[in-house]
Amino acid sequence: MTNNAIEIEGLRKTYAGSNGEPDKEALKGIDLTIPQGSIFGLLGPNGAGKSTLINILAGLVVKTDGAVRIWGFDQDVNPRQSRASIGVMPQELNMDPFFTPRGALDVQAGLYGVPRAQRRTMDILRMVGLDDKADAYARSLSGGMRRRLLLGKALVHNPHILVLDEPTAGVDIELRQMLWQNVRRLNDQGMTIILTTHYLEEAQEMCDEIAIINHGEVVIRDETQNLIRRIDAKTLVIQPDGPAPSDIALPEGVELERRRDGSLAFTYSRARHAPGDLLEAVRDAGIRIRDVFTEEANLEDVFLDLTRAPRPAA
Ligand SMILES: Nc1ncnc2c1ncn2[C@@H]1O[C@H](COP(=O)(O)OP(=O)(O)OP(=O)(O)O)[C@@H](O)[C@H]1O
Repeated sequence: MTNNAIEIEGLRKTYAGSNGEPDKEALKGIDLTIPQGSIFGLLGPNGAGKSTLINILAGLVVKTDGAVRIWGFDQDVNPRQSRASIGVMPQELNMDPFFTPRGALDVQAGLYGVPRAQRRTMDILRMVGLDDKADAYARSLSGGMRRRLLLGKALVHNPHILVLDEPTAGVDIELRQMLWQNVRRLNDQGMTIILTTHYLEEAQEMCDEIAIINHGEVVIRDETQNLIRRIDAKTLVIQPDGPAPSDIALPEGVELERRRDGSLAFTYSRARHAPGDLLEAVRDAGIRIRDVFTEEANLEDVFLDLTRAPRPAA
């Protein structure tokens, strides 16, 4: 097998329209490979198709066309092995209220055919911080505890790949830290992690590589650092020693923002200008500099740049 945990080719999904609505093409021919051992981010605005993609990987949504190989197993040829290779922590919190965490993990292990002797129920509950709730009814668990249980359920069959769909949406800091600690630990042990998140800072911090999806297509896929480097704009912020003059002659294409704290933020293209040109313009305007620093682009800039474009004609 290759070094890819996931290989997706020409993946399409069209949902049939209901009540006279037209059909919805949620995925329009996705090609994507996800390397083994990575923490891979799947980003995109609402409705981009991320959940559809994840649900196809999880075997919950049937694709319209294309090929999906999970840990080398083609979903159509080896559905059992491909399902056994992946664990998914879904977004929704609905679960059977009459199961205890211990019971829920046992049932899940049974579904995946994990023999009793190989079940790690208490280890998993300990890992997600639910060992003291092992025998509490699910209906008495808080939202955060239910999320912990969903993570535990995704791990019962010790999958090679763990998929987390918006794991930290609306959770408190403690739970978020618990989640990321576990994700890093599992990744250190060799597990491939795929996650969607709306928190771009989080994606920037956690993910080695990122694919951005928009209108059912992959618009870009690269290492996180390369994505950020693609943004050519950079900002030089100057704190003047005293009030700044209203007129400052700037090189063409440089934008000036006067900030509330009195600082001047010059945004320029790294390809066209050097910071020295700006400092010269500032000096020529008679401004004395008290402090100066630069602001780099971040993932949010990349994301906005790539997803703000008007929808392409069908
Ligand atoms: N069961 C369904 N029937 C019809 N259309 C659907 C169905 N599920 C999703 N869609 C449509 O497919 C498109 C992609 O939806 P999807 O949920 O995959 O996006 P998403 O990127 O996960 O968005 P979000 O971040 O809001 O979860 C959307 O236009 C959505 O309305």
